[in-house]
Amino acid sequence: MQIEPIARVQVFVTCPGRNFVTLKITTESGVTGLGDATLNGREMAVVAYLEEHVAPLLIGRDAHRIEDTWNTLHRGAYWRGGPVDMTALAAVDVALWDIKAKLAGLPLYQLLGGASRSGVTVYGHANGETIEDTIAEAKKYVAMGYKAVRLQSGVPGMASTYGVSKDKMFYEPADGALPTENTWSTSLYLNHAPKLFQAAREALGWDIELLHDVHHRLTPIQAARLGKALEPYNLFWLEDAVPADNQAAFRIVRQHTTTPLAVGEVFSSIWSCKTLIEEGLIDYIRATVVHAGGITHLRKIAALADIHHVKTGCHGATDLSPVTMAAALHFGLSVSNFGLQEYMRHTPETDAVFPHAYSFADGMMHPGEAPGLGVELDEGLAATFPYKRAYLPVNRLEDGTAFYW
Ligand SMILES: O=C(O)[C@@H](O)[C@@H](O)[C@H](O)[C@H](O)CO
Ligand SMILES: [Mg+2]
Repeated sequence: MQIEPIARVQVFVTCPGRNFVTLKITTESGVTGLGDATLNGREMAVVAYLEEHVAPLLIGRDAHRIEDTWNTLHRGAYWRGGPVDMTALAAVDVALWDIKAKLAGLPLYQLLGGASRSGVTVYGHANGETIEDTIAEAKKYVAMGYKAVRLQSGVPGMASTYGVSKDKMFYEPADGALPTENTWSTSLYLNHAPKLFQAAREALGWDIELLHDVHHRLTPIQAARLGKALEPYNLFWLEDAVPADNQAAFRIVRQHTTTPLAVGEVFSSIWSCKTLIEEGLIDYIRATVVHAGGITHLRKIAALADIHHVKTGCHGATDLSPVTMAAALHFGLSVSNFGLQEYMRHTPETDAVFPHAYSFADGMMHPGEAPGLGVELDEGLAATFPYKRAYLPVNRLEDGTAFYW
């Protein structure tokens, strides 16, 4: 039996416009693998976890034994699960898949069963201060060939709205050395959101798929009302309508609306979505490689989802590095129940630090044919962008109550 012992485990933190944590595993024969370990706003917790508690357990292990390494790290921790643990585990898992595919001389998707489709359909983000601005941004995506666009617009009377930023193309919410404070009004938002989609359908027509992200801001009955109000505009999905810590909350939303529901970018394991999937309470599961235990665990979530008619819809914001983007594309190209992949373009600085084989054309992405993930880390360039502490915003209701961001 061929053995590929792990010789070295390194963690790199770089900030080419935003922070990324990258794990690099090197085997005794010199093969390297990369894994993304970025947890937006809590990056250094994962760095410490990897360096102090995971790396010592990897040295000398056979890099080929991905499933066994996953189970050993997960079950062996005793305190298992949660975003820090599962992000660290994901980084190890993806780096090992990268190594295995490089050793096989194949792009990773070939080891995951081969291509199930010609490409991975993606959606972009159109955001604007007003409905008109948002529609103008959406038209730019249509012109670039996108088949699906997420629309977020500022709400009159509210100083800021989730998803709306000055930099339209490279949206970056983690913008403060201390958290920025936003104010939220559910009633202003609920009155405004349907107007956005009515105007969007009039201006963009019906051939483009439209999506919307509520970012965990509604109660179940409010989400039900919004889902019903949006039904005439035929959304591809309504995302994160309510905080999903209580999976049963989705029963109320589901009973009231046929607007398709997506959830799960903050989920770290199958246990966060087991009820949602088994009861058919959602249509798309947004768990993704980096925060849900890597390719090994995400495949198990996707397999459960498949038998319940739930499709994948992996998170792909800019705080997920090009290493995750590549992993998501290999996964999306091969998985049987692929739905849609989010793609927020990285800045040119980020693309330069992480040269990659994946590409975009005609609204679809492809991971490329390079062996492994097809992403490298330019360590020299990465070192020129030192870590900068950055927090996601926090949210308060108009009366000052601390709320979900
Ligand atoms: O759907 C999305 O992409 C968002 O919800 C993210 O932009 C999210 O706010 C960030 O990933 C938080 O780190
Ligand atoms: Mg989201």
